[in-house]
Amino acid sequence: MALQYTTEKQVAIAAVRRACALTSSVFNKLVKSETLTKGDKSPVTIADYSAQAVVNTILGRAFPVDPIVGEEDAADLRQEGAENLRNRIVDLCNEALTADLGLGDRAEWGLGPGQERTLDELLDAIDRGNDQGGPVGRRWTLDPIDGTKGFLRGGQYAICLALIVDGDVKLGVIGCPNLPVGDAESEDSQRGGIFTAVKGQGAEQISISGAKSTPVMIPSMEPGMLNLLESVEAAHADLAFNQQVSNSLGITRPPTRMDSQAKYACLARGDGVVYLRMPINALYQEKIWDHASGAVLVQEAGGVITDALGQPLNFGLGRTLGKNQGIVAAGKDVHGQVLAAVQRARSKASEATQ
Ligand SMILES: Nc1ncnc2c1ncn2[C@@H]1O[C@H](COP(=O)(O)O)[C@@H](O)[C@H]1OP(=O)(O)O
Ligand SMILES: [Mg+2]
Ligand SMILES: [Mg+2]
Ligand SMILES: [Mg+2]
Repeated sequence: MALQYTTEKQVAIAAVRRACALTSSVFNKLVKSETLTKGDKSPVTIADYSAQAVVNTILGRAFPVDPIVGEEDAADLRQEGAENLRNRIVDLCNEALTADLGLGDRAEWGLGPGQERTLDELLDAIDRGNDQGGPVGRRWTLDPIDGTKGFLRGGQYAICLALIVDGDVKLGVIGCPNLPVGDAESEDSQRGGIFTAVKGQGAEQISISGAKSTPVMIPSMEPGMLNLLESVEAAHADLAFNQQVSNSLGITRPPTRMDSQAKYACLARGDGVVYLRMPINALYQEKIWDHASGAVLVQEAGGVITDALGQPLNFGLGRTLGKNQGIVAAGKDVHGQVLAAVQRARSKASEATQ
């Protein structure tokens, strides 16, 4: 019988829910000096560090031997001069960890009043995200804020946690604090949702309070009705390439642009039908924490996810997807047509450069 991952799912949702509350509360008070620029020039904020510390602290308590592949590490925070950042992170983490128990929380996961952690414990929790990945065994992936640029501009971002066993994603949770509850394009003033999927058990959208859960499924759609979901950042994906694929498929609806794995959440509930991500730089290797939760969510919502060559994404190679080139995710009845259009556009592009 397939494993149910019931406790893993409960813990992951509890951790992501606390990280959602933490990051939302930081946004309103964030000041410029609380954002650093990493070696690859991407931004990281006290919210990214604190969310990773909170999620890893909870995972460390519930599953002490599970390795974690997390995006961030605490090296910059341990430097002299980072004292203000460290103090803010300790306050934010302890506020999140000691908040009253909510629906589905258990005190034995180290949550609730009186569960303060020290600075050293929190920095060590961030550094528990240093696993190098691989083909064998069980491990978590965490992107504490996916779409940090979206977070900084008050747009979409996501807290993404997944469980991978022997290279196969078994559980995915995506917290989207800023996503309209009903439909991405709506002016819905109610925002926030947690999307979750367990291999073989389907996908659901849970309200941020945890009170309501609704199954999600990608609807069937005629090719003319397709709608692309794509990045906001032109440096992250080749948007001109997407336009060519759109033209070749006869898509007339404008693309929906949003940051982060919130795109996978939208795809899963039918707010868009195709997620396309072609690299700008062929040398960029996608990170496993950027796609693991989204991949299982899309599959469990009745979709298919491959790279641009139609190959499955390989989550068992290490911290990256290795040689996988690009991402094509869509409902199962249109994925084949989209992949064919992607391949036509790729051939055209390579003919043009010869
Ligand atoms: N050069 C790049 N190419 C593709 N993705 C990138 C690149 N640089 C950063 N990213 C990551 O792309 C993701 C955002 O994708 P999107 O543009 O679809 O929202 C984030 O995970 C971001 O990291 P981060 O987690 O640091 O924000
Ligand atoms: Mg980042
Ligand atoms: Mg990311
Ligand atoms: Mg991130």
